[in-house]
Amino acid sequence: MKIALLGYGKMGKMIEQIALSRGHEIVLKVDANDKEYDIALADVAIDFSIPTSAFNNITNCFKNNVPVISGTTGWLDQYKEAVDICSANNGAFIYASNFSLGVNVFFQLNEYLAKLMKNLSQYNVSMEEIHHTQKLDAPSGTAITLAEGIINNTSLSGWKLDKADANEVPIVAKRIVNVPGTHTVSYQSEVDSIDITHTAHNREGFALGAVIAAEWIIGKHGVFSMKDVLNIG
Ligand SMILES: NC(=O)C1=CN([C@@H]2O[C@H](COP(=O)(O)OP(=O)(O)OC[C@H]3O[C@@H](n4cnc5c(N)ncnc54)[C@H](O)[C@@H]3O)[C@@H](O)[C@H]2O)C=CC1
Ligand SMILES: O=C(O)C1=N[C@H](C(=O)O)C[C@H](O)C1
Repeated sequence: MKIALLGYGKMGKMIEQIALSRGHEIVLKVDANDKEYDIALADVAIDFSIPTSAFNNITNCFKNNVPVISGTTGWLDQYKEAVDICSANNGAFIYASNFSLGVNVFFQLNEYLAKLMKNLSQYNVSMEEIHHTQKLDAPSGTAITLAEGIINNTSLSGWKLDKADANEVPIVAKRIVNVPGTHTVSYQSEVDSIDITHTAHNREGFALGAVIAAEWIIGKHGVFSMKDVLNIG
């Protein structure tokens, strides 16, 4: 399949490697200064760019009938608008805050644990995410998805960075050189703690998941998630 890479940074380069190893062709590499390009050359686009460019990159694909996979985080205030434009153009779209198989299993585990803890008022939930120092957004998209998984399965009503109210999930975001992505959800009581952690050792898992999603979406129309692609949960 002919792939357009929208964003040719750390993830774009890793996706290129994985895509070539699976027999695909990269027909476009679009980065910050590339304003004029013909997205219609591609069978599918994979967007790992920056928060301020994702919406335009993605909706340009819908308008040109190119299915699009996006892993860019930090732009989700415009997600609903993107979905509406996708539907209006009969397009195909998958956004995931995290494309790795391990994190998608971890998302399910997090929801299951939240259900178990729902009525145990002696425990307080909190979250920590650690990423490399170049990351533009905080908290991470993955942390937001985890917080939503807790909120949807408990009586908590929101999340906040650092100091949260009693009815919110507090998230601490740490930035440490070269960390690909570590997420921990903790439940603490006076007598014990329950912690679940996902640790990415490198970026390969994210990239492989994105390429698998791109392979899966060809020929489909609609808005999907990694749950559809991986058939879990
Ligand atoms: N969903 C997932 O599984 C994952 C998501 N991410 C997210 O993906 C995004 C990219 O991550 P990295 O590759 O690590 O960042 P990066 O900073 O290495 O690469 C981003 C690239 O986008 C380029 N760019 C800037 N404006 C652009 C535009 N208008 N069109 C196309 N490209 C443009 C930049 O020049 C840069 O090369 C971030 O939002 C990050 O949070 C990262 C890893 C996994
Ligand atoms: O910026 C990153 O690097 C990552 N971003 C994603 C996020 O915000 O959750 C996914 C992964 O953790 C790496």
